[in-house]
Amino acid sequence: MSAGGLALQAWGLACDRGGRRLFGGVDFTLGAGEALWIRGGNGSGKTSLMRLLCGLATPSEGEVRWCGEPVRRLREDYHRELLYCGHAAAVKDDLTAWENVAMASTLAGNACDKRTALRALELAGLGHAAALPARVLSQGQRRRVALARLHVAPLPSLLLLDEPFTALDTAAVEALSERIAEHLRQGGMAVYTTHQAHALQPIRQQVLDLDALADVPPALAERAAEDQAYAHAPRAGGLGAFARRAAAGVARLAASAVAASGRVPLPC
Ligand SMILES: Nc1ncnc2c1ncn2[C@@H]1O[C@H](COP(=O)(O)OP(=O)(O)OP(=O)(O)O)[C@@H](O)[C@H]1O
Repeated sequence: MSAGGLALQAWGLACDRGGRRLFGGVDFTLGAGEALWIRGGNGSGKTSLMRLLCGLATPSEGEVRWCGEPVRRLREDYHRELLYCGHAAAVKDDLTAWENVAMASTLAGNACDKRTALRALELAGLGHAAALPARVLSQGQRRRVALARLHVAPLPSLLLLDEPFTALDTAAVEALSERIAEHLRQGGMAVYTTHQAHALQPIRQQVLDLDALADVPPALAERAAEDQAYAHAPRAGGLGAFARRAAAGVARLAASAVAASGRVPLPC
């Protein structure tokens, strides 16, 4: 695909949070009809990467481009091209399910009346609860309310879905997968995160594993493992300071090996 075609591109993206590098060197080009599955464990940076891709946060290094243009320059023009459904379902407790759908879609620039919102909720499997205030809905039902926006036409080209399958039952997962696949068949694009073993089938899909891109400075990796060793070394029963230091020394060697491999288990 040419640089000027319909494409979402990441160039050498890096993200630092809380004084440490979550990931670096994220490169991809997503074209029309393609999906990108961002996976990784808790805290690996999936939501942080989604916020970079939305243009809601600025990368420490690199750039996000839409149709060849940096998104920081496109701003609202880019936002009109995407639908972002965040990790925490942004559902207002005091509004009914249908009011939530209508408001979220309209605020995102896709005007939505009551009739359209009711239809969208029906397609999301929540027609029976359309008039209930969101505060009485279950987590899975709230998630369905948030995702009902996917049934309000016209959808923008790019879907950015953070943990869309969380709290959904099997039928809802299948329905959502089909909705995304339909969007891709029509030439749209989708980026979604999940740490669960789930993949959309059958579609053209790239996979980005953030666990494999974790970028931790070796010195930090050593310190973390050494601190852990001190914390877990026996403090009674005949083992004194010498034994604790010996245990930490073993941990330091292990940490060096981990740091050399570029991976370190981070505390949750
Ligand atoms: N504003 C911030 N300041 C400091 N640390 C942050 C900030 N935002 C995120 N983090 C840290 O960055 C790491 C990655 O967070 P993020 O939410 O992107 O991970 P995730 O992969 O989406 O996690 P999960 O699967 O648990 O939702 C976490 O350790 C988190 O505490």
